[in-house]
Amino acid sequence: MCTSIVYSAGDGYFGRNLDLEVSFGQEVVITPRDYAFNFRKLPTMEHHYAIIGVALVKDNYPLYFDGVNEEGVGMAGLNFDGPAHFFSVEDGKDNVSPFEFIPYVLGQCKSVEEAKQLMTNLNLVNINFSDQLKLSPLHWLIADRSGKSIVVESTVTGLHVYDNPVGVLTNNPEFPQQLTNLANYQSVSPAEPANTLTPGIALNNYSRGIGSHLLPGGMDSESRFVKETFTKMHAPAGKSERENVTNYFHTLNAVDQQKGLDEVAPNTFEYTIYSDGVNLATGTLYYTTYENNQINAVAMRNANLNSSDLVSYPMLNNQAINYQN
Ligand SMILES: C[C@H](CCC(=O)NCC(=O)O)[C@H]1CC[C@H]2[C@@H]3[C@H](O)C[C@@H]4C[C@H](O)CC[C@]4(C)[C@H]3CC[C@]12C
Repeated sequence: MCTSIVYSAGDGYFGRNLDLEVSFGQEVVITPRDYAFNFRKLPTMEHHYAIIGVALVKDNYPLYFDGVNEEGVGMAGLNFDGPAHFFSVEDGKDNVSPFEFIPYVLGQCKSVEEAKQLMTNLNLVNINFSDQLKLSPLHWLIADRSGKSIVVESTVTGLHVYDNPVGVLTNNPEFPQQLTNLANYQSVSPAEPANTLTPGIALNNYSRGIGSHLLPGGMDSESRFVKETFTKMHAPAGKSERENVTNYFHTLNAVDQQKGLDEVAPNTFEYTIYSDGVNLATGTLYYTTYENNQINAVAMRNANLNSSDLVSYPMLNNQAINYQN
């Protein structure tokens, strides 16, 4: 499972937890402005906005899991197994395969509003990247610097673009159901609750944090959606980049998956392989991995963005411990 957020403190941050049982060999990848994006059913995009994100590079093509462009638009693909449905190529439509969707949007949109416009004639088509890398059943979170975000889901009933008032996405069920489910938790609060259970009879508030007693804590996508929404909505805005990045990772850590807790096949466990967050104004990507809690950073603007060559940085996976004596 996965969780993706837009966090509106300071410059704004966008990223995700990638939760899975296998690693694909992904890296931090910068796609400069003159790398030619070839599309299967649309003309080549010779020039576009530069992108930084996490991707698997295959045959010199960046298969982005998530990314942010130099205009501060972010987009992440998350598992949507079951409801996801992709269509056959249709004449007169903008036929884009799911693996092309992140470059298609981030390559040319400056805002969520522009992304919405771009999608009015979109048909997400069932074309595999290759025989080895087949279609993935995904849905997407797209957000911009204003904090505005949308969710894109392609199901048997067609393409759906939903406004996302909470700026969080996990996995199933379909997004409108995830939002509806929040109503069940609206009394969850950082504050001590008012006792409406036993009017006139005082209850012993035996612990701090009783206002969040009903918050779900499971690994499932419905629980993570509620928990992350609560955590993010109450996360403080810091005064510095360091403070905001720290808060950002604490927010995502609230729903990270430790090894051993989510068994997806006998003795095989899904876990949070990496967490990342990109500053939407500077394009600096911060990340941690399961093995390495140290926050590492790659700055998009330190690369030559007027180039046609992809730049990749392997994720640093060795736990960096500060020994103090
Ligand atoms: C499976 C994960 C989503 C995480 C998740 O929700 N996982 C577990 C679960 O719930 O089952 C998705 C997110 C991005 C996806 C990748 C990207 O879309 C890029 C690429 C696209 C190709 O069509 C298939 C391989 C490949 C490399 C995809 C493999 C599956 C990935 C890695």
